[in-house]
Amino acid sequence: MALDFIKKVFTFGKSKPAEDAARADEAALLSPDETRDLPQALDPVLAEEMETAGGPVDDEELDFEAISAAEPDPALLPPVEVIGDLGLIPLSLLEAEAEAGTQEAPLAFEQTDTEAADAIAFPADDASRVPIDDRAASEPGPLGETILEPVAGAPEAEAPSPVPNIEAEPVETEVVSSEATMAEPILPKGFATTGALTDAPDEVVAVQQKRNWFQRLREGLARTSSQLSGQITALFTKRKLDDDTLQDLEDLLIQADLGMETALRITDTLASERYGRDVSGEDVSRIMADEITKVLTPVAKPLTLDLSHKPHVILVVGVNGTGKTTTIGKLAAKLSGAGLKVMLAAGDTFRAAAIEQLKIWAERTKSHIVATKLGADAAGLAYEAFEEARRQKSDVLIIDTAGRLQNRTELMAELEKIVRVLGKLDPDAPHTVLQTLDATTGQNALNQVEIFRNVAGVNGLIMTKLDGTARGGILVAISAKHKLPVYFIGVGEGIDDLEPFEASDFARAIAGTGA
Ligand SMILES: Nc1nc2c(ncn2[C@@H]2O[C@H](COP(=O)(O)OP(=O)(O)OP(=O)(O)O)[C@@H](O)[C@H]2O)c(=O)[nH]1
Repeated sequence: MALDFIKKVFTFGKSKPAEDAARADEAALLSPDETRDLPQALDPVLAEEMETAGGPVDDEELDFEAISAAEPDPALLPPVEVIGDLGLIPLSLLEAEAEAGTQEAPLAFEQTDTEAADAIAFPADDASRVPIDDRAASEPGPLGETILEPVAGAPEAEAPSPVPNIEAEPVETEVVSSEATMAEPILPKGFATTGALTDAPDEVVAVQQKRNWFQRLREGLARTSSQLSGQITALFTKRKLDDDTLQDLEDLLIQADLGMETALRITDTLASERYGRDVSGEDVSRIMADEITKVLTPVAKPLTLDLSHKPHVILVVGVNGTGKTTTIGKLAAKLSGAGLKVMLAAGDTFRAAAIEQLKIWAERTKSHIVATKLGADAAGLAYEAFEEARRQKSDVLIIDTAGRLQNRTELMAELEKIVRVLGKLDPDAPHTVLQTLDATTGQNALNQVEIFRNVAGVNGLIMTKLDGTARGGILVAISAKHKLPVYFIGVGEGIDDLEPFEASDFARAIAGTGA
C-alpha cells in the first residue's frame, strides 16, 4: 500500500563542513576520561587525511566516479547467495571496484535474516557468489579493510580486479532485518514529510502512550524552574523595580544559562512595563515565559522527511554520551510505528556496546540494521548502509556515529569524511544532520553546536536529559544564538521519552507558569 503524504515542507540550510577543523582545538574540554582513540591503523585513508592537518583531503583526489556511475546500473546489482541464515552480498561499491579492476576479493555483506534476503532482488546465478562461511580473512588490504578469500573447497570467486582510489573503505557489514510493517500509518507528531511512503508494513511497533506531556516536562524541568523562581521571588520581595534589581535579575537569568540575549529581552520588557513600581515573582515569571516563547518559537519545527529521496538520510552526531544511540532508537520507534520503513546504521564502530545497543533498538523498533565490525571505517559503513537502504527502498536511514569531543581534530575529520562520502551517493545527503545535546552539560553545549555545525553541517538539534536537570535554560541560549531547528527533546531513557519540541510548553515549564 503506497501512501502519499504531502505536507508543509520545511527546508533547512545545510552548511558545508568548515575546512577549519582545527578550530575544535579552541573548544572547551570535557573530561579527558571521555576521550576515545581512533584505531587509525585500520583507517589509512583517515591517517592520510590527518597528515593534511590543515583541512580535509580535496574531493578531487578521490575517484568516486566509477562507483557513482556504476551504482544505478541494474547489471551491477550485487550477486547474492543465501545460505541458511547467512547470505553473501558483495556490494555495488565492490562491484564498481571490480569494474575498475580491483585486486581485492569482494567483501561480504552478511544477511542474518532470510526474510530480508527475500526482500532483495538477487540474481540467481553468479560465479562470484561465495558463501561467507567459505571465506577466510587474510591480511588487511591496501585500504586497511579485511579481505575475505575463499578457502579450499569453496566455489571460485570471480577474478579480482584493481582497486580504484576510493575514500570510503568497503567494510564487511551485517544486515539484520526485522520485517517492519504496519496497519494504519499515521505520521507521528514532530515530523512532517514530503514524498511518498514506501509500501506500508504489516506490524505496528507499539509505542507506549505518553503520560500527560506538559506534566512530565514540568517535572523534568522542576529543578531549573524552582531554582529560578525561588531566586526571583527573593529578589523582588518588597523591592521596587530599579536599576539595581534589574541588574540583579539579569545576572540571575544569565546564571540560569538562559544567555545574555534572552536575559536582556526579559529585563527590558520588565522595565518597560513596571519600572519604579512593585514587582511580584509572578510578574517576572509571566514576562519570562512570554519572552522565552518568542525566542523558541522560530526553532520549534517538525523534522521534515523528504521521502522522495528513498531513503531520507539522517546522520546523528554529538559528543560522547549525549544520547545519540538512545535518541535514534526513540526516533526509529516513532517512524516505524507510523509505518515508515526504517534502516539503522551502526556507525559507532569504536564501541562494541554501541553496536549491540543499536541492534537491540532495531529489534525493539522492528527496524533493519546494517552493522559492521568494531574498528571498521565508519565512512565505509555509512556508504554501504546508504546503498543497502536504497536497495531495500527504506524510507529513512538513520546513521549512528561515535561520540567525539569537539576538540579532537582527527575524530572531527572522520565525521567530515562520513558526510562527504554520503554526498557521493546523493549530493543532498545527509539530508538531516541531527546533533544531540545533553542538557546537563550547560554552557559547553553552546560550543559543541558551533563546532559540529561547522564540521558536519548540523541542521537540527535534539536536547536530551531534560528530565531532572537544573540547566534546562541552556536550550534557550542555544536557540537564541544558533537559531537551528530543535525537533525533539528527551526526557528519559524509555522508548517514548522523546517529545516534539513545543516552544510555549517549554517556556512555561522553565518559568514555572501555566498548567
Ligand atoms: N535521563 C535521560 N537519560 C538519557 C536520555 N537520553 C539518553 N539517556 C541516557 O544517556 C546515556 C548515554 O546515552 P547513549 O544513547 O548511549 O549516548 P551516545 O551519545 O550514543 O553515547 P556514545 O556512544 O558514548 O557517544 C544512556 O544511559 C542513556 O540511557 C534522556 O533523555 N534522559
